[in-house]
Amino acid sequence: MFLIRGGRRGKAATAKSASTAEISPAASPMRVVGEGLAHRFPGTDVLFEHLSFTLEAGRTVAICGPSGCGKSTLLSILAGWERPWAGTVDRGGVRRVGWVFQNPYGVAERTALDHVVFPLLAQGMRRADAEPQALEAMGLFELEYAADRPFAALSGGEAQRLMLARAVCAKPDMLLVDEPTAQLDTRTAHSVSHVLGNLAGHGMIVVVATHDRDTRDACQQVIDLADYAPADPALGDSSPADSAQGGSSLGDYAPAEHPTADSTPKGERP
Ligand SMILES: Nc1ncnc2c1ncn2[C@@H]1O[C@H](COP(=O)(O)OP(=O)(O)OP(=O)(O)O)[C@@H](O)[C@H]1O
Repeated sequence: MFLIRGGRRGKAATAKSASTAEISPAASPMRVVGEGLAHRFPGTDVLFEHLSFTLEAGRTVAICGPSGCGKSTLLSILAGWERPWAGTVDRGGVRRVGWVFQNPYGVAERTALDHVVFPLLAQGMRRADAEPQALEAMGLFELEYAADRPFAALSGGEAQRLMLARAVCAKPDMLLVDEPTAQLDTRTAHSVSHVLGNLAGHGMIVVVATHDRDTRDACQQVIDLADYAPADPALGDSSPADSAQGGSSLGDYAPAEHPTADSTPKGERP
């Protein structure tokens, strides 16, 4: 997969300098192909239907749509955690799937650096070799300054960026990210969106569920689940735009500000 090189402890890294870090690409191409996907949970309405797409290494993909339309559910289906109600997902060449959840979690008394270095140690690296890489990954998300802070002392936004840095160090083939900018201020959200948009360029498939227009715009491919909602018979036949391979609008459901993870009740559509 990729290797982030450089970066020294104590040296401030800007998002710009870190995002230009030298990274070596993956050896084999990967493709995730979804065909005719539809999903509903027992006793609930169909969330989306007739959804087909191809996700390729090197592209960051945004999954958009109103609250409750099934963005997180589609991430679960991509990960293989949830079986689709209809259709198939072929994860060709994808062995390792990473996931950054909406709500960050960590060990309260462990430092931020401990969290990011952990997946590198698990891969067999020595701490002395792993730390520079972990700090470089933290630099990608403008978090190097917090390396020595215990997890419990991090803000929600810092903890969320920490999870992103840790996921990068885990070197997954496919990285699934749920609402990465939900707890961030506008400037930091813009920076994180930019980094996520470029991350896939280093040999991963990156899939981001988001409400954020900036994040959507930073991605190379957009799947707008609003286009795959079941047709309302009262409105007649409306053919969905083929937005799974291109860009489409966030429409009226993009919030003006970055919402907190639980600002809109699950399942409630605006
Ligand atoms: N295990 C489950 N069983 C039953 N219903 C579920 C389950 N998981 C999710 N749902 C429902 O499915 C719908 C889609 O949920 P999901 O979390 O995928 O939406 P979302 O688009 O990610 O929403 P948000 O933008 O608010 O995070 C919601 O109505 C939710 O309550």
